[in-house]
Amino acid sequence: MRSIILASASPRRAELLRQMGVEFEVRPADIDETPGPDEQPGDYVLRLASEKALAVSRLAPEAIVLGSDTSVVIDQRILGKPATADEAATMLELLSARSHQVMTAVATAVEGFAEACLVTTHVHFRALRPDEIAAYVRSGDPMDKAGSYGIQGRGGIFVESLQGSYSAVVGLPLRETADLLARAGYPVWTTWQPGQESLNE
Ligand SMILES: Cc1cn([C@H]2C[C@H](O)[C@@H](COP(=O)(O)OP(=O)(O)OP(=O)(O)O)O2)c(=O)[nH]c1=O
Repeated sequence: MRSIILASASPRRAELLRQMGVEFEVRPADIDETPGPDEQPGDYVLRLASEKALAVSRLAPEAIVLGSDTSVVIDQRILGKPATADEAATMLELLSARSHQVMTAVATAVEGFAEACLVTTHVHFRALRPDEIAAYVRSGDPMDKAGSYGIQGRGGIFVESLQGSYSAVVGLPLRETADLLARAGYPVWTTWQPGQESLNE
């Protein structure tokens, strides 16, 4: 079978891929993440996931390369990772007591050809107190995360409800990633070994 490369610097994505029992190598992709003028949020994350996968596929055409991108979307506005603590606080104020979408795209690239899929999850935040926002921003957690929160960490206490894929919110939708890998000729379950280490062990 082909080898797997994760084109991502995100430790969450590596952890989720490890959870699936996949053996892989990490090679982050460095691409321009500027949205195009009038680019729709779904199109934007799909394009970025494919570009990340294709950038690394160029250097390793034989491998199956996985790329992914996550954005938080509210009122059709794309919220990426905050550049400053002030920006993180502003994003969290915007998300307070409202619903937003988390859009995650995942792509596989093999021999320079990419296939991608989009997963949209609806998340509702309870009202956030100003002192909570300040403390959360001070913790540093929001800084490397789309929308300035991480559901898998302290940010989980803000989430009232979620409809869709939890793993997609964290950064890599497990079900869709397994489907794409199978389509690329890597059905993950066929690689599982008794006693093989996985996250829950
Ligand atoms: C909403 C949300 C996002 N995130 C993270 C997932 C992604 O790592 C990050 C979104 O930024 P991305 O630009 O999608 O990814 P990245 O820059 O971290 O990594 P790479 O481009 O190399 O793959 O936000 C969480 O960890 N938890 C959450 O609840």
